[in-house]
Amino acid sequence: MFILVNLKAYPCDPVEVASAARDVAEDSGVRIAVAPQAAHLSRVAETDVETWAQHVSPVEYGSHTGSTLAEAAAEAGATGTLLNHSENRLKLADIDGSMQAAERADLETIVCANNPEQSGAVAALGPDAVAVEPPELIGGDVSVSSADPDIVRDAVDAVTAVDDSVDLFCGAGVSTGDDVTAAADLGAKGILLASGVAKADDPRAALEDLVSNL
Ligand SMILES: O=C[C@H](O)COP(=O)(O)O
Repeated sequence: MFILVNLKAYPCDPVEVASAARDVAEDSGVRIAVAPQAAHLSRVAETDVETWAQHVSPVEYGSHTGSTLAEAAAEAGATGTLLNHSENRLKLADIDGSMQAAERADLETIVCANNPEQSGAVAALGPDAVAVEPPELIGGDVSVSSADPDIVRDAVDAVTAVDDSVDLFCGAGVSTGDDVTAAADLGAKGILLASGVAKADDPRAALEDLVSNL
C-alpha cells in the first residue's frame, strides 16, 4: 500500500508530520508520502520524506501569475502531484493540461474522482493512479472502506476496465490500520488521507497505527 498524507491547509507543523512519516516509512517499509502546501514543499523535502504537491497548474513557463508551475514544484523537491482534488476541482481539459505539465516535470500523478464513473473517465488520461473519494465522507469520522465499500469495488472495476496499469486509491475518513486493511481488501492499492494525521494530537502515533496491519 501507498499512503499519501495530504496536509491541505491544516494548521499543523509540516516538518513535524514529514519527519514522523519518514521515520514510520523507514521502520515499516510502507511507502508513505506527504503533500504539504506549495510554500512548504522545500522544507518537507529536506526531511527526506517522499514529497508530493497538492496540485500543479496546466501551464508552462510564462505569464501565469498565481499558478503552481510543475517544474517549480519538482525543483522544490516534489516527485508527484495530486490533481483534481475534490476541494480543487478542474475541468477535464485542465486535468489533461496539468497531467502534461506533471509529465514534463517528471512528477507522478494521482487524479482524484468523486465516484466510479469519474474514476473510469480520468483513468483514460493515463495517470499513475486514481483516488476515489466520496465528498460527503471527506474530513469525517467514518472511513469510505466501511461507509461505502461498493464505491471502492466499483471504482477498481471502472479503472481496470479502462487501463489495468492504473492503480485505484481511496480516501475519505481513513484514520486507522483497520480502515487501511479494509481498503486493501476491497482492491485499493493506496490511501489518500488528511485529517486522521494532520489533525491528530500525535501524528506519529496516527501514522504508526495506519501501517500497523501491513
Ligand atoms: O486528501 C485527502 C482526502 O480528501 C481525505 O481527507 P480526510 O482523510 O480528512 O477525510
